[in-house]
Amino acid sequence: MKFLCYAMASAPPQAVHLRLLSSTLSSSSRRPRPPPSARRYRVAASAREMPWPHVLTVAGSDSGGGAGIQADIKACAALGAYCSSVVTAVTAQNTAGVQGIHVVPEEFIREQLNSVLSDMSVDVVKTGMLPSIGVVKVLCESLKKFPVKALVVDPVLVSTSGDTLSASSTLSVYRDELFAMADIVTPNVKEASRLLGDVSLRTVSDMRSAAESIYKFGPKYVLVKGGDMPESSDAIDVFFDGKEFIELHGHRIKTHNTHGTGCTLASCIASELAKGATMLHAVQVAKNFVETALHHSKDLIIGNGPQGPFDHLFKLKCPPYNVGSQPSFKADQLFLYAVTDSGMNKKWGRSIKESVRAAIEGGATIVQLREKDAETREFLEAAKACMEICKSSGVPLLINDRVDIALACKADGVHVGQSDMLAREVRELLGPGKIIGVSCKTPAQAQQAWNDGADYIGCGGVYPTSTKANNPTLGFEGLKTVCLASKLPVVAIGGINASNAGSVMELGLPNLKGVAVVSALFDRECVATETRNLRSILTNTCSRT
Ligand SMILES: Cc1ncc(COP(=O)(O)OP(=O)(O)O)c(N)n1
Ligand SMILES: Cc1ncsc1CCOP(=O)(O)O
Ligand SMILES: [Mg+2]
Repeated sequence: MKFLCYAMASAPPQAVHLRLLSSTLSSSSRRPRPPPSARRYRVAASAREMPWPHVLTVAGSDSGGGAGIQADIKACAALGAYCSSVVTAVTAQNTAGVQGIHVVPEEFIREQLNSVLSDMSVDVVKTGMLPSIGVVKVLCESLKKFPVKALVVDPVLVSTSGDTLSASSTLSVYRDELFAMADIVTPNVKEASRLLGDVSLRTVSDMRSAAESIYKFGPKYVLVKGGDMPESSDAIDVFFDGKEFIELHGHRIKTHNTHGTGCTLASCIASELAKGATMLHAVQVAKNFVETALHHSKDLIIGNGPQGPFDHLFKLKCPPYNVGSQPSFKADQLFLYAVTDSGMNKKWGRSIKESVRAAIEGGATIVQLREKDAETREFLEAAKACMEICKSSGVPLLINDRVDIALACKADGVHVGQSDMLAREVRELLGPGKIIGVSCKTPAQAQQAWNDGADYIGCGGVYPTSTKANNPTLGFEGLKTVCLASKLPVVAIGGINASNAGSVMELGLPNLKGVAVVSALFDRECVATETRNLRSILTNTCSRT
C-alpha cells in the first residue's frame, strides 16, 4: 500500500493533478463575483428561521463508499442533518483494504475549510482521517477562526483492515492540540492503545483507565469503543464525562459488513449534537443507529473482501419504520397515559376500540393496549382499528408485551416489563423510530433501560393495586429513588386515581412526566368522563407547581 503525503513544493507527478485541481478550483473561486446587489440569495427568510442542523465532516474519501466522507454524509442524512465535507485525502479502497492514499495539500484543505466555515453556519465539526501533523494544525487554526458549537473527534489512525491512515507523527498533535478543543473523542480500543503509547487494553476495566487517560488530554467526554474486544455477546463501549463511567451495552450483530461503523457512529453523534441533544443522548442514539443499520445489512453482499459496507438508509426499505403516527416521541406525551384492560372492557361490555375512543375523547395523551387475555387474531384486528383512531387524533398507541402485534398493526411502540422481551431486542425488531417503554422499580433497571435504547420508563406500583397481581408497592420513596436515577422520562403507575394523582405530580420529581392509569379510567361506567376529570386534575396541579 502506498502512503503518499507530498509537500506542495516537491510534489512528484502523481500529486500534480491535485495541485492542478487545487489551483483550478482556487482560481475559479477567485473569479470576480457580481456585486452584492446583483447577487441572488436563494436562502429565504423562512429558511433562516428554520435552520437545518449542519455537520461539517473533515475526513478522507473512501472510493468503496463504505467509510470516510461517504459514510459521514449518509449517516448525517439518515439522521436528518445537513452534511458539508472537507476532503483531507483520497483513498483507493475497497472491501479488501486500502490500496493507496493521496493526501490533499494542506493549503487546499485550508481553502475548503474557509469556503464552508466562512459562508455556512456549521453547528458541529466531525473529524475523520487527518493524515498529517500539518492537516491537524490547519484544522485547529480554522476552528479557532470559526468556532462551532461542538467538535467530535474520531481519531482515525488505522483502518479496520489494518492499514495506516494517519502518520504516527500526528499522535502528539492530536493529543496536545486537537483533543483539547474536542467535545468528544471516540477511539476504538486499538486507537486508544496507540494514543496511549501502545498500552495493552484487554478488559472493560482497561477501557475505563484508557478513557480516563484520554480525558486528561482535554476533551469534555471520551467514548472508548469496545466493538473490537474479544468475542462476547455484547459490544461494550465506555463513556466517561470526567466523573462517571457509563458502560453502554450494545448487541453484537454477527456480520462481516462492519466497514465504516466508526465514521458512522461519530457522524451520528455529531448530527444529534447539531440537533441540540445532550452528549450521552447523542451517543446512545448513535449506538442504536449503528446497531440497527448493521442488523438490517447483515446479509448484504457488496465486494469480495472480508469487510463489506452496510446500509445507512435502511429505513427507506423498511416501511414499518415510516408509518408510525408518532415518528418522534416527546416526553410530555406521558402526561395522562391510558392503559386498557381486557377484563374491565368485558365487564363493562365495551370493545377495545370503544374504550380507546372514549379515553382519547376525554384527553388521554398516550394509549397502551394491555390485553392480556385477547386471542391474537382478534387482538390484532382491534389494534388496527385503534391505530386508525389514534393516528387521526395524533395520540401515540403502544402495545403491551406483544412485539408481533405492534409490528403487524404498525403501532407507535411497545411497553415491556422486566420479564418480557429485553428492550434492546425490542429495539432491534422495531427499529429506531418507535417508542419503547420499560417498567423499572430500581435505579439499576432504569440505567439498563437507558442503555438498551428505551424512550421512557414506567415506575410503580406507587400505590397498592389489584389490577396487577404480585406487584410490590414502591410508594413515594421508591418512585423518588427511580426518578432521581433515571436518564429517561418517567410515568408513575399503580393505584393512581382522581383522588391521589395530584399528590403524585405535586412531588415535583425530576423526570416525572405523568401518570399511567388502568382501573380509574376503564373500570368505570363512563371512560370519557373519568379521563376528562383526571386530565383536568393533572392540568390544575401542574399549572400550580
Ligand atoms: C406505563 C406502564 N408502566 C408499567 C407497566 C407494567 O408493565 P409490565 O411490568 O410488563 O407488566 P404488565 O403490564 O405486562 O403486566 C405498563 N404496562 N405500563
Ligand atoms: C400494569 C401495572 N404495572 C404496575 S402497576 C400496574 C397496574 C396499574 O393499574 P391500576 O391503575 O388499575 O392500579
Ligand atoms: Mg409486560
